[in-house]
Amino acid sequence: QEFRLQPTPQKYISQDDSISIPLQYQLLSGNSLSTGNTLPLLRSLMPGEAPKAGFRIYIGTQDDKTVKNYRKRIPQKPEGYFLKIDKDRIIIAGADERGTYYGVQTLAQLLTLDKLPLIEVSDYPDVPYRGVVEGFYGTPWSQEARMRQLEFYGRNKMNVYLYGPKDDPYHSTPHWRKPYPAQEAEQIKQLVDKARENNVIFYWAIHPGQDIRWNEEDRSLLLQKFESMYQLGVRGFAVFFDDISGEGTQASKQAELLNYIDNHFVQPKKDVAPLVMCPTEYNKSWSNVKGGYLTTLGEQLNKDIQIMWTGNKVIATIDKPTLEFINPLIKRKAYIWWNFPVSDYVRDHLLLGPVYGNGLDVKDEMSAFVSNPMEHAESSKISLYSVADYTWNMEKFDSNTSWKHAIKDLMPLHAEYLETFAIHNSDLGKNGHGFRREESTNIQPALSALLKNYQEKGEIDETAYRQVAEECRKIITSADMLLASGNENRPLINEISPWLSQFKLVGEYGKAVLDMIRLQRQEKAFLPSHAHAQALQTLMTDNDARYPQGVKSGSGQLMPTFDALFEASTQQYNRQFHTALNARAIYSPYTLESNVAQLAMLPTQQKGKEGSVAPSNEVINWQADGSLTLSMDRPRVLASLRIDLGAPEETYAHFRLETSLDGKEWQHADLQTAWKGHTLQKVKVEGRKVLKIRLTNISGNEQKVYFKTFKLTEKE
Ligand SMILES: CC(=O)N[C@H]1CNC[C@@H](O)[C@@H](O)[C@@H]1O
Repeated sequence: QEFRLQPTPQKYISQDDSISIPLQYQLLSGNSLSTGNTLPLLRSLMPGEAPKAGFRIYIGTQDDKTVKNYRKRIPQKPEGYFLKIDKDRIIIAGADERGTYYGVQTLAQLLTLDKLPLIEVSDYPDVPYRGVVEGFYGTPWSQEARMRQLEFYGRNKMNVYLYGPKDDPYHSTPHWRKPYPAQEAEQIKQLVDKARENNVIFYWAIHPGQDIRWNEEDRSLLLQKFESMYQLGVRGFAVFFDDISGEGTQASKQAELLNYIDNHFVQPKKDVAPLVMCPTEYNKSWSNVKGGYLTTLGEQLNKDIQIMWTGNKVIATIDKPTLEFINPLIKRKAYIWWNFPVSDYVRDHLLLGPVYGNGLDVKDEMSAFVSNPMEHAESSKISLYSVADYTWNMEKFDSNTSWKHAIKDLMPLHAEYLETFAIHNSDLGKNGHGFRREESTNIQPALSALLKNYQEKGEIDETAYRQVAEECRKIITSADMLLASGNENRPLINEISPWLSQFKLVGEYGKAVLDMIRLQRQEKAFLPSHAHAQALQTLMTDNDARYPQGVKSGSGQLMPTFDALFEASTQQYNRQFHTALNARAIYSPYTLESNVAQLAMLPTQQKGKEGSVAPSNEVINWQADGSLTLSMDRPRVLASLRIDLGAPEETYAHFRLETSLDGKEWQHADLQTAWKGHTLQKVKVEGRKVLKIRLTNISGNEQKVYFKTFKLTEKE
């Protein structure tokens, strides 16, 4: 019988034979398992324990008598295990308790088959720490979502989860110094228990850097907070110094604090996992090696403190050169914080494609590989499943195979439909980090053949046409099948339904555009298809506008191709029949130009009368005289403009705001009109007609600011 084990084991031999699942068995278990959750898991999987049964299960770690005859078969690696299924017995022998637990998780997968294959598995993980850092901006995961995540990590042999949602006020500014209120504390306690049940180390992270004072008071407040988390059962601690500016960014102070925590809290507790920290310079594109920040940490931080790293850029895949750069600087193996499938900088997109691009030759160069996921917990599991696969057995990792299994694991009964949805919802679109993913790879050749032939020769490539038409049918069907999939995976459908509605419209739009190019020479018949295509464009724009984060689907290949075919066929029709039908697909009337590196690639968005530049999560290093210019497609009258640099009021004095009607003459606009906290409410541009708006740093020095809001509203 066909089966695949997840993650792919290091080594297994399967005989061509199997046994029926034993209904009764005698359990011989080692003392080392008397606590912990390995035996409860086994008993939940095989309830037929009976002292006199003929069939036996021997389970234990290598020090236990029950498995002493198999000691030599156990891989001598942390979390390694040996699993053997024989005619009259099963042996599960672990190098340590978690290894034994993983042996039972592998057995669990085999127990889903009709019969138990006779098999020998010798297995262990490549990367010591494997899992997830909930470290994104946006809506933190719910308690239920986290509980489901922890079970998922246990099943997929991920052993670490770092709790660090940027928008939890007790994790970060303003309340990191305060203990959680009772209800939140109870929830954390439940998560810690659930993590232990699934053999996951639960790390609680603190994000104090934006307002920490390097004094005795803040240090003891931080330790008291850690102690309160320890009382809730937390046994893993992290300190994140990412995305901050000011005093908190000093490496020597950070190192001093971390070492103090290590020496006075982590080490004395004896039952706490190694301390983890996220540096302020957490990627190569920002690091200034000569400035000494990273080398200071490398030299001063206690050796067992783990240092996180996102790679050559904020969002980047991890390869050998990445690690050859950072490891020598920090004098230890980097603890990789992989910023995928996090989508807090492209919240209108879902990132459901394969996990690819990381090196398969780096398993010995990192101490950990944890994924920063989307705020959509269930949807993130497509990537997390493959991250588990990649980090457990790197050399054997195959991104496409793993992706297909991830989808089957999420929705076995609707896998083909979810796969159709996922393959067309994987690219990020234009974004501030310039990180892109492949999309619609299955139909991309047909799309480009169809478009090329039509644009260059006005002809229809019939094979491509048929393939694209078939894909549009699959898109429409998949959207309906998933929306109507009932309770197979209700949490997943709840997350993705805005995108499913959009996806269906994309499929309908594709069909309407295919009609247009088919009917392009028929003066009457073309019109209804053109009208329908425009109606669908409007519906997609309305659907996008309905959600604060926006909703984009098929933005990488499908929509650009369908829009191009819409425009080309309408232009062709207008020429042939001397008409003036609208030949512009929906587009954003705003374009952004900037010489500030971290702003230059930010996408613009339009929602009705609002135009905005997408926000950035990170601190912007805005060089002296650096500027950002938002241009319109034609002069427009403004009702208001909101700018939020997440900085104190005096910072705005370093910036000049101007507007122009022609890009040559510029009028000053007063930045100080209205003020609320750190957000500038309104800039006095009421009624002003503009073609361009420009914001310039005129202070003569670099300014470190956030870029939270840049939003204009047009007059009705
Ligand atoms: C270390 C890191 O990447 N921190 C931030 C900033 N960079 C990526 C963002 O998308 C965030 O999700 C993330 O929390």
